Amino acid sequence: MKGLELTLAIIKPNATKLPHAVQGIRNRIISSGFYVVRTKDVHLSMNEAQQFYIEHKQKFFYDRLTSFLSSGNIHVHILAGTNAIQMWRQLLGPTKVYQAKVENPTSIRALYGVTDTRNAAHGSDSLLESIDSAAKIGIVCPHIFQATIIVQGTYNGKYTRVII
Ligand SMILES: Nc1ncnc2c1ncn2[C@@H]1O[C@H](COP(=O)(O)OP(=O)(O)OP(=O)(O)O)[C@@H](O)[C@H]1O
Repeated sequence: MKGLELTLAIIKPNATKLPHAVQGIRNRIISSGFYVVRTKDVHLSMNEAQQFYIEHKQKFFYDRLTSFLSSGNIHVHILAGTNAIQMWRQLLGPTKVYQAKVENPTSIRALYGVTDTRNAAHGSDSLLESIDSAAKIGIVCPHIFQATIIVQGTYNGKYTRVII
């Protein structure tokens, strides 16, 4: 069996303000078979948001993006699953909301995104990026994230998988 992978999924401020969006995104996480390893609600400062998206520092939308990310609560989830990084990004849909609506109308960004910046949710594009981002947000220390253990097996006839 292929091992589980971890990713960082963040519901952004435009979506956390809307209970139906939060519920809809949570339902997609559960129905897609992800294990939710850890969850934290955070309100990032402007400085923390700038660090989070530091790779985009030179982009024209950097100020808009970091102001937005620090404008309200975000819900941060560490998800585990087979091909979790790719699976979650697939559920998100394209970065740009108009493109998401055309190419993947049932995706999270198509349903709950508002603009190219306020596009409802984030997904890491690599394990290293998710570890780095998780540490920046303070959801977990890097060494704990790397030491996550998956235990699986059958006990008393019942198949169980646990993430420690
Ligand atoms: N052209 C744009 N105009 C405004 N905001 C943008 C634009 N392109 C990207 N963004 C914002 O910057 C974020 C990071 O962009 P990136 O290119 O890394 O896309 P992504 O990997 O799909 O997004 P994320 O990192 O949030 O999962 C996007 O999620 C979006 O909020």
